[in-house]
Amino acid sequence: MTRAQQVLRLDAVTFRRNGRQILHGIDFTVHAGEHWALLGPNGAGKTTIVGFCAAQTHPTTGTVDVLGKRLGRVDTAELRRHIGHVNPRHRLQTGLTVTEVVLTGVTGTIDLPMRWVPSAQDRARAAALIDDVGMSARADSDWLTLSQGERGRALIARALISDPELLLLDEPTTGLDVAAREQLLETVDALAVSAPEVASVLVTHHLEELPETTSHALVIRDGAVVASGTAAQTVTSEVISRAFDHRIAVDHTQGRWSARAVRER
Ligand SMILES: Nc1ncnc2c1ncn2[C@@H]1O[C@H](COP(=O)(O)OP(=O)(O)OP(=O)(O)O)[C@@H](O)[C@H]1O
Repeated sequence: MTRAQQVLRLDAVTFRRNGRQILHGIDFTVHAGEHWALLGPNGAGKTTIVGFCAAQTHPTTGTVDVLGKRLGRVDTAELRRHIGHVNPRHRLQTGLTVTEVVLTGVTGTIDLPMRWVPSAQDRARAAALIDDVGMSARADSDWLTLSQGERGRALIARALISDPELLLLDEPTTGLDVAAREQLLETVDALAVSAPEVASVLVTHHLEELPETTSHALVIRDGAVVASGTAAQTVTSEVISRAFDHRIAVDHTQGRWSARAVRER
């Protein structure tokens, strides 16, 4: 068996901003086809770590290799074209249809660039991806008329249109009702089958929001790693209680995780 390709590697990464040490030596390696959860309480440093994975931020010390390229030595704009980033805080555009928003994934822009004309192949790929995420009926709808859950699914199609090797999902289910959340998680789980080589990193504070296909987790607290490894080793009562500084009982049933505080009765 060939060793899976390294998609992402953070080595002894620290980050300092405004005189404050935010990360204290993070090691994090992701291989092709792995599906990581990045877990930790508010302010732990999850978004900061995703900034490195997305080739948007540089570490203060330590090294970051994204898709085999060392940050600081490469054209990050070019690198970012190979990274799919699903950000629910994606700016809304008036006047764009769902198909057009998905096509902005080809150019990596918020708007459709002036004078850029998508190829027939781009259009066909957009239609296929919109279908994959169950949004064909809304392909021509104005983006602003979509529900939050529909936007989340369309943003996954947008992220996939550039055939990324790495998919970053930053709290993709935040603000969704239970049905929309489940639909979005199904969409994410389906990717493990339709795009098995793509590696993903999903940020959340809620274990209920982990897709069934989550294979690994990096659990952090106060800018340091609490645990890193397979989901079975890391998404445990012991690790999660330590990370959140509270006694939490973690359950894993039928592929899904849940958490509740342990109460003294
Ligand atoms: N530019 C900055 N200047 C100073 N402090 C910052 C800066 N960016 C982030 N921080 C601080 O770094 C810490 C980590 O922030 P980060 O957003 O990475 O955490 P998080 O785990 O994503 O939190 P949340 O779950 O609340 O989104 C926080 O305490 C935050 O206030």
